[in-house]
Order: sequence, then C-alpha cells, then structure tokens
Amino acid sequence: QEASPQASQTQAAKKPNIVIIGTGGTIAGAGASSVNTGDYDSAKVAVEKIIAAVPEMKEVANVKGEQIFQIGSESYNDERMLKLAKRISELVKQPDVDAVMVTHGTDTIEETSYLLNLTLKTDKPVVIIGAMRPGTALSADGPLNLYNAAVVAASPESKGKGVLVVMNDEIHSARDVTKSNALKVETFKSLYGPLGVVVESKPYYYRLPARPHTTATEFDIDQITALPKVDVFYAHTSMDPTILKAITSNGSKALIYGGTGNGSVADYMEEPLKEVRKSGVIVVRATRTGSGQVVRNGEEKDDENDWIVTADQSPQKARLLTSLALTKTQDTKEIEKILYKY
Ligand SMILES: NC(=O)CC[C@H](N)C(=O)O
Repeated sequence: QEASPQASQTQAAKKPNIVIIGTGGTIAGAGASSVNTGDYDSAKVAVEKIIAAVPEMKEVANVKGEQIFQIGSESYNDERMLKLAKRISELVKQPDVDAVMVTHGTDTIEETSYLLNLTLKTDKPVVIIGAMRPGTALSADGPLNLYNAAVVAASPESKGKGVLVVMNDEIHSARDVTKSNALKVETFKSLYGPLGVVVESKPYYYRLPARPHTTATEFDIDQITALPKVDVFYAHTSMDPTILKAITSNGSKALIYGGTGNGSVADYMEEPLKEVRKSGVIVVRATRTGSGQVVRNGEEKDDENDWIVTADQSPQKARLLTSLALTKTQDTKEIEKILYKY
C-alpha cells in the first residue's frame, strides 16, 4: 500500500536535513575499467550523481547536494579552504539544515577538517568523507563511506563532537586523523584511536575529543578573511641550508621545521634557522615522526633562540594552527600555548 502524500511528508519532516557539499577527490573519481583501483581520474563525477548512487541514504535523512568545486584535494589552498569553511558556516546557521557532509579528496582531509574543527561555530554534525577507490572500481569504498557518514551526520549523538571524518566504518576526530597509507582503504588512522565505529547503520561512540573544538575555540571562521602565510620545511640527512633563506623573503610569517625525532635541528642548520628567526619569521619545531610531543628546550635552545615547539601535531596540522594563532597574536609564547591547547 502506497503512503499518502501527507504521510510521506510527515516522514520527511521527521528525518534530518543534510546538505552534502561536493569538492572532488576519488569519491568523485572514474577509472577506465573496474579493475583500476589506483589508476583513475579524480574529481570527475558530480555530487548529485554520487548521491543518486546511494538511494539508501534517503532512509536516514533528506539529503541535498551542492557542488562547490571539483578538485583533487592536493590542490586545496587557503583560499579554497576558507571558501568551503565559510559556506559550511552559512549552512549550519540555517534552521532547516541539521547537518553538513563534505565529499573530499583524501590527501588533505586531515588539514581541511582540522581547520573546520578549529573555526566553525556550531554543534551541528559536520562530517567529511572520501574514498580510496573510484566509484567505477570493484569494491569501491565511496558508497558505503557516504552512507555511513549520513548515518553519523543524522544521529543526535554526533552533535557537539567537533568535525568528524568517517572512513572505512570508523568515526575519527578531525584533530587526530591522518592519512597513513597511499592506497589502502584502511588508510585513516588517529593517534589515539577513532572516536567510534559505524555498525549496521548505527554510530557507536567509545571516546570523546579532549581538546577544545568548534564552539569552544577562540577562532571564528566568519571573522577570518585570510590566513597568514606559514611554510613547512621537512628535515632529512644532508639538508640544503639555502632553502631556509627563501623563507625570510617570501612573505612567510612562520616556518614549521619538521625536524627529525623530537624536532631536532642539525648542527649545520642551527645558524640558518637562527637567521630565519632574526628576520622576523617565527620558528616552530615539529616532528616528522608522526607522533609524540616536541619538548621545549629538550635538545635545542628554544629560550635562547626564541623558537617554539608544537605538541603532537604533524607539521601540516601545526601549519594550520600556527596560521590561525597568528590571526590572534604575534607573541611566540602565546602561539606556543595555542599549539599546546588545540
Ligand atoms: N583517494 C583520494 O581521494 C585521492 C585523490 C586525490 N589525490 C585527492 O586527494 O583528491
């Protein structure tokens, strides 16, 4: 028996309204054949088509697509990130929008989502998803990731938990998540484990983010028009100190030195790095190891050189947070406090 139009209207009214913003990536990718899992063009398929491929989402929410760009996420820059963040901020202010999802390339999900987590002023669920295999491939992961993300975004339990990244049946906090493998579908890992999992159309949370996010931060996306320029230098054996010279005259306000081990600085890089600081650029020591806090004055003379250290953030996450910090203060001690707070 068909439901009456009124009955189906009431059904629709009970379901949350979710806007899905399409930005590109492999979830919007297409390969030449079904066995191409790593050889394909990303950012090809429109978000409406991606949504149409998962009609099961209609059971959980009223979903609507919106294409903001069609790019591989390696091509994000501050301008694009701000455009996306500002659009989400507009949407979450609408009373008829209950949650926002973003389909995103996986390369830089960890950066965009961290920026959103630090700057959006909302308790509504904001869920970012991608895929490791294009929709044309056998065992494509995008459709289930999309469905699971809708389940998470539609759940009242997901409110107030910060920006979430849902991939491979896991719910991650934007603060901690990182892409750990170039190909595998289980690439997304969080240093301290995921917040929860999605099982049979239900989210199950097991932990909460401890660091302030969204409504509890001092950063408001609506007040930010540009991000101060911050660059990253990746340390290795036999570095070329002249590369650091470029940082003193390219408009950078800070340099994240992705040091070996505990943010260590090679003996022959000390002078060039001191010069960077003397030129006015803030020097932040981070670690290239992927985890662990950098210890102030541990192996380096931070007090003497007026260098600062990150907590456990990767150089790329520290870059975004330092840039946000610079919108508030130029004081190195204050910036370091911010790096340890979020
Ligand atoms: N799996 C992916 O999404 C990678 C595709 C592309 N490099 C991107 O990040 O958009």
